[in-house]
Amino acid sequence: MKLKVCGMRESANVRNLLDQVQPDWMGLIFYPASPRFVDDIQADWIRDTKIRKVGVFVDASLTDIAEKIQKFGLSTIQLHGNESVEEVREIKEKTGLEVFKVFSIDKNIDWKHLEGYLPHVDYFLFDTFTHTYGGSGKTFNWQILLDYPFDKPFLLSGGLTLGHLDAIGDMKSKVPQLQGLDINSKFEIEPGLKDIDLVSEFKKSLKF
Ligand SMILES: O=C(O)c1ccccc1N[C@@H]1O[C@H](COP(=O)(O)O)[C@@H](O)[C@H]1O
Repeated sequence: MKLKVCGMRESANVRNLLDQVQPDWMGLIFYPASPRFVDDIQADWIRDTKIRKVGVFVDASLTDIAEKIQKFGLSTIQLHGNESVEEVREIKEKTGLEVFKVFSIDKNIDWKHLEGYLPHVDYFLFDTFTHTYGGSGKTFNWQILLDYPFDKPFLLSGGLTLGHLDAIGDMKSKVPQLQGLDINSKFEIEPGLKDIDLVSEFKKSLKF
């Protein structure tokens, strides 16, 4: 199971994450309204870190995305808004980077709506619906994923904690396309500052 740790932005905190955890991806949030928003001032030292860096965007323009790719040395683009198939296609084609398209789940999901995105994304990412787009700290009804109809791998997010690991393992045994977990607000001392010991415990507990 792969691991993404999202909402990083403090230099010492990132260093500790890399030394103690080494997740598959580290997420940087470029949505200005987020309490985890990463400023351009942080670009210099973040760019030099040797980890796959995911830029999290909410309905951003290709120009904005391209600028952040250059400044921060991003490997991956996470589209966490209402981006259309055409917008995702263009972002994938013009950047050539790994793309996660997020779908925020309220009560249900229409799988047909995802079909058009399939050729243009590397992973889907399922999160809990919130009017602030992400970082809600709440889970959604994962039973919906039991009907997941595609081969495309996906990441699970939305309020994940250590207490969910048994249920996640169970889900993985039924839906093998579940290939990654995205952890965020439940591992924080304050927004944008992770409790690295807790993140490390989560990573060590990932036995599947
Ligand atoms: O964390 C945020 O502030 C945020 C804001 C806007 C879009 C995405 C955001 N974070 C993403 O939210 C999910 C779930 O986070 P949580 O575990 O519920 O706190 C995760 O994918 C983050 O990348």
